[in-house]
Amino acid sequence: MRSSTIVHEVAEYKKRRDELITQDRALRADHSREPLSPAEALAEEVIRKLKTTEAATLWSADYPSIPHPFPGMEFLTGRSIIMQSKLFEILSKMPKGSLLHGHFDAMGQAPALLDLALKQPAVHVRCAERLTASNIQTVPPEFLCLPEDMYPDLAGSVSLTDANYQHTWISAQLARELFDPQLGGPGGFDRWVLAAMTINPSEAYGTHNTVKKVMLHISVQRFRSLIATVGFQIWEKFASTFGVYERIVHYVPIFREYFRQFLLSAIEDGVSYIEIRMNLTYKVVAADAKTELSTREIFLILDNVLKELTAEFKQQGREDEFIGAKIIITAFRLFSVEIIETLLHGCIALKKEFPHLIAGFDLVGQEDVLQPLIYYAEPLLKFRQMQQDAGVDEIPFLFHAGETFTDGTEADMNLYDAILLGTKRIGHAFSLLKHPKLIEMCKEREIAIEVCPISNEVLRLTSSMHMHPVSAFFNHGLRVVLSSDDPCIWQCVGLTFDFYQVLVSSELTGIIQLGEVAKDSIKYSMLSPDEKQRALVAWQKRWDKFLEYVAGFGREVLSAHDTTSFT
Ligand SMILES: O=c1[nH]cnc2c1ncn2[C@@H]1O[C@H](CO)[C@@H](O)[C@H]1O
Repeated sequence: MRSSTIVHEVAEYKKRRDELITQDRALRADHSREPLSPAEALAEEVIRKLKTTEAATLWSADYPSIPHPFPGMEFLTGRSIIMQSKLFEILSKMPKGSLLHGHFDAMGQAPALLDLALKQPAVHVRCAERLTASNIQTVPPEFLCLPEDMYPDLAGSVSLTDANYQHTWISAQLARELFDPQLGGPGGFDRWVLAAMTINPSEAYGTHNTVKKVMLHISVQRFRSLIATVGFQIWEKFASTFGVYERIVHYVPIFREYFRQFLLSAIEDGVSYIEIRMNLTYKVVAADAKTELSTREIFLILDNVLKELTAEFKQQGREDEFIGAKIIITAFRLFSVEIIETLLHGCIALKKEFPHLIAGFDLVGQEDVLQPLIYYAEPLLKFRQMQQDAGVDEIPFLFHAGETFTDGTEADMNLYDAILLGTKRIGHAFSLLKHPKLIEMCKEREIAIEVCPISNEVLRLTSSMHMHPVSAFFNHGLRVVLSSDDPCIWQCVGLTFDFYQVLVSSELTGIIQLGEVAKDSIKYSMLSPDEKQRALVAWQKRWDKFLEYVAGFGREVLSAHDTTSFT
């Protein structure tokens, strides 16, 4: 028989244990908010139940091509399982708030972009040598929009797969038609191009599965010079996809439609506001494939597409679904200090003309090998004064920083500079968890972290979502928004996949935490206070509807005894 003393002691112990757990979780957004409404509590329960059920069914089944599946596994391998998930289907209906971290050229969907390209007679293609079964995996397509007077003579066009082919341009439409049936015919052409636009699982998790192979043995300087010539690491493949996009997207008839399409696909996924990163050195050619647009002309197109879309949504009574989009001006981390200063002036000029469109300024490119923020300290420190002299409203910094799995390197140290330079949010901040003081500062200054879970995993900062710092960020009470970075390259649409990976790889995270993330994505956006208010009210309405939808589905989930019924 147990003595009453030990029974009492265990009860006391459990009480202290509960208190400790509560204290430890107190900083999480799903704990520090007001108490859950009955509808929220029900939705939380339903989603948790479904998550557990699917972990035991969908993720425990045998798949011939996926040896050891688990929730939160490598995205590119697990995608086909995710697509069968009921939880995923439910998440796709969730209002996500804002998409705050995406790069213009890689925000669409690769097949849709290829379709757009194939509709344009100006789009031409060539490759270094005749394509054969043995080289099709390694010889990439090169695209160019040619003006009409330079179209190659149709009769003389030689197929990319023809024995006589020699690095000559051929219209993309014709190249597709003439593609050797032995290599798959037109479908084979599509697969060849799509492979160059995207990263596949064997590249990410096999051939290119490394971030820093060379850096371990040679100096950073040598690595920087080598990086241009060696093609073994994941960023090499990643950067090569941008080479394909820029030749297709930067052509006005495609550019306009592409922009519209990716906005619509994000909206359809429940995103109501978008901040898009776009290089200031962006080059676009007009329909004649000759005339280069000025930056101002490019922004007029962006503005025009946004105005049209806003009017369409208004006309359809769907204003709540689309609040708008803004551009974060970016510059490449390889430019000289002088060029960055010139680009900062260019950014101010754009802010003057398109005050409603310009959200902020950032630097892009692989932090592990390119210039650190400190290298640009001088122009960046002058930027505030430059804005005041020009009489424009503040253009905040929204820096990428700490997109690295290292510590103490320039990439990691970018976090100190981003914060000291007054960044309003940090892109990625993957290495932030290593810096207690910086975590504290981000909390005090309400610097939100733009976490891009799938991007970080595909670019090999972590091998699965379980070792991604996002759960720790939540537990520290950091403000986190989730984003997709370059969804075209990992072939996802909108934010649902990123939300899913975060949800299923943490026991603590539920739908309420994701709801708080969505709300924070509006709160920490660069919308004006009025716009934010409107966006938050619209989000809340949609959230309430979403909770009803989950509840409707929930009766089925909660009453189910047979856990296999959700596969
Ligand atoms: O996650 C990222 N970190 C840093 N740079 C990036 C990331 N994704 C895309 N780009 C960079 O942005 C430019 C296109 O606007 C490309 O140069 C690409 O390398």
